[in-house]
Amino acid sequence: MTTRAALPGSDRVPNVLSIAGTDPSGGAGVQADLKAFSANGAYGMSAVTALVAQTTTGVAEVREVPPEFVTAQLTTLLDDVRVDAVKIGMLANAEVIRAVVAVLDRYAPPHVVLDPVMVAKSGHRLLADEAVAVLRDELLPRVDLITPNLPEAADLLGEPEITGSAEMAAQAQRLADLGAKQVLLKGGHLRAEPASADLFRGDGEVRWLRSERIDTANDHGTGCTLSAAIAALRPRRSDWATAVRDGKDYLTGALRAAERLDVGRGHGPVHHFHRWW
Ligand SMILES: Nc1ncnc2c1ncn2[C@@H]1O[C@H](COP(=O)(O)OP(=O)(O)O)[C@@H](O)[C@H]1O
Ligand SMILES: Cc1ncc(COP(=O)(O)O)c(N)n1
Repeated sequence: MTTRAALPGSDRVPNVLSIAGTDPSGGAGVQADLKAFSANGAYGMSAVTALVAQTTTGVAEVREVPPEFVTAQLTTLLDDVRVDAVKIGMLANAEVIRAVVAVLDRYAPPHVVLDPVMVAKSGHRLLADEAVAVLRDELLPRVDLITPNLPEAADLLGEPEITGSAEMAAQAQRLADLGAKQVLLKGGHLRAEPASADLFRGDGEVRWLRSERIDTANDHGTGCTLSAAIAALRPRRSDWATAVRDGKDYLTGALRAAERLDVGRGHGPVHHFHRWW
């Protein structure tokens, strides 16, 4: 086993792991994560939690991977490869969450980002209802950054969904009170607001990340892309605030570049373009 650390400024390529479900149409889940890792200069790896028959028009069917096989994928990988950052997406159920928690406890990988995926844009549940409490109580305190959208934040807190950006700072504080070390609260669901603004709450700081709202139907996998880009960038950035800002810029560019795609008839994917990281 190697002990070399991935330092900011080093030209060694970071090894970044996605723990997530699949999307055969390539817009969300593991497929999106691997593209975002590559595009942001990381070496991408993945462990699959669920096989999802989905496309731009929605989710048809889900086959959950047995938790012991999620463990097998992760321990086999982590016994061989040094991992510099982890992005966690769809976890499907409480048993898979507990399998991932046990692996995090055993290997203590650095820079863990949790996108608490609960419901697909099409409305299909990707996390069992009863697993939300397990995610909140057992996984959330163990990760470095959580990136909920507004419905997910409301579910984690057991409160109604907020309807304006003025309430986002107080809600991010309540998520921090649950044990989240850093929070990126995504405001994409506030369609009435002119800009697409997310709130970052780090160690003693709160900052807004604003971007123009792009007029596009290609918003499938935006959350996956953002959290994966942040995980890919974090080993090369000196702090979370910088990685989050650069990840958001990457997503905005990928949303803009989506106008050149022609993929499916529903909510299309974003376009991952390689850039100088
Ligand atoms: N039309 C858009 N233009 C610019 N940014 C967007 C647009 N739609 C979503 N985003 C950004 O994409 C990210 C994820 O969006 P959001 O819808 O909040 O989460 P999720 O994809 O997890 O449901 C956020 O950073 C949000 O601000
Ligand atoms: C495997 C997987 N993970 C996450 C999402 C959420 O993405 P979106 O909210 O854009 O549907 C998804 N549809 N599928």
